[in-house]
Amino acid sequence: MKLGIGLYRHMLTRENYRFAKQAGCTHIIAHLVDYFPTMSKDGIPATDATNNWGITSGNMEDWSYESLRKLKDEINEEGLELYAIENFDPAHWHDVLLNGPRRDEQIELLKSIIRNVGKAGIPVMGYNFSLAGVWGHTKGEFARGGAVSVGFTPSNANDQTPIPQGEVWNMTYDPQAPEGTMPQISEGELWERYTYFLKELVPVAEETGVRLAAHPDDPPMPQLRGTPRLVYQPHLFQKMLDSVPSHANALDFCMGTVQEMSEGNLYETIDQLTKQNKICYVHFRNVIGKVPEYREVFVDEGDIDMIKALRIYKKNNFDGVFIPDHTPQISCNAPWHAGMAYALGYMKAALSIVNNE
Ligand SMILES: O=C(O)[C@@H](O)[C@@H](O)[C@H](O)[C@H](O)CO
Repeated sequence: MKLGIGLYRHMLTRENYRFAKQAGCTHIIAHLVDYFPTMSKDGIPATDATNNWGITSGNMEDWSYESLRKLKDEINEEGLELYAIENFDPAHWHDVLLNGPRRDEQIELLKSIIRNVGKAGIPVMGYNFSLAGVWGHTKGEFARGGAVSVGFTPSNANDQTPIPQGEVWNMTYDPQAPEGTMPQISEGELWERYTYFLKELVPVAEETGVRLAAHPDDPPMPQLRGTPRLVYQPHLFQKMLDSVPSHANALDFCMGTVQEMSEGNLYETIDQLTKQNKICYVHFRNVIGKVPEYREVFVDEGDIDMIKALRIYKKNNFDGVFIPDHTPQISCNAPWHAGMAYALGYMKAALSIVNNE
C-alpha cells in the first residue's frame, strides 16, 4: 500500500514534488486538464448553473509522448513515481460522452493518448464518464474549526438547470456553441455510450499495459441537471467492471463518494473490489452525511472509520496508491498545502500502524 498525492495541472512543479516527497509520498497522480486554476489558493470551486470548471483549452501538447515522458522524468528526478494521469480533457472526448458527430474521431484520439501514456511508462489512466461531471458543490466552513471545504445540499440536488450546448463534464468545450441545452437521454443510453467507450479503449489499454481507472459519480446522484449518472450506488461498480471484463478495466475508488451514496456499505464494497484486484488507486477522503446533504471533512473526523477501511485493503493485499484527493483548507498562508500535509501525515501513520499489525 503506497502513499501519494494528486496535483492539479497548475501545481505540477518541482516545488510541489518536493512538498510531496517531504510529506512522505512516493507516488504522484497528475491532472493535465486545466480546471480550477485557482485551486492552490481557493480550493475546489463552488459550481452552480452559471459557474463551472471553466473553458477547457484542449491543449494536445500536454498529451504527447514527449510531454508525458518529460513530466515522468521530472517527477522521477525528485525521487517520486508518476502513477497515473487523472481525467481526460472534455475537449478531447465530448462527443464520446455525448454520442456526437465526432465520436469516432475522438475515440481514436483517446486511443492515441492511452498509447502515449503507456509508452511513457505511466501505469494508470483515471477518468470519470459523466455528462454533468463533478458539479453542484458549495464551499463553506464545513470542517473542524471552521476549515473551508466543500459540501452538497438538497438545493444543489434539486437544481435541474439544464446543461447548455457546448458544455459537458462541468466544463465549457465550445464557448461559441449555439443556444440550446443538452438533449435528455435515459440511463440505458448512457450505459450504451459507456460500453462503447470501454469496448474501444480496453483493448488498447491491454496492449500498452495501461489500466483504465473509473471514478464514480461525484456527487453520487442518480440524476444531476437533468442528466443520468452511471455509478451512484456501490452495486453499480460491478456492472461497470462486467461491461468489459479485463484487468485493464479498473477503478479510481473514491471512498468519500462511496460513503456519500444513499445505499450500500463502504467496507463491504472495498472488500468486494479488492478481492477482485479491481482498484488501481484510492481517493482516501472522509465525509459527514450522504446525498442529498453531506460535507467533506478532515480525514479523521468523518463517518468513515479509516483504520477499519485500511485493514480491509491490507487483508486483501491491495498494493495500489492512496491519495487525499481533496481536503479541507487549513486557515493559514498556505491552506491547500497545510490541509494536504495534515491528511498525508495521518495517512502515513495509519498505513504504518496497519502494515505492522
Ligand atoms: O480533483 C479533485 O479534487 C476532485 O474533483 C476529483 O476527485 C474528481 O472527482 C475526479 O478527478 C473525477 O475523476
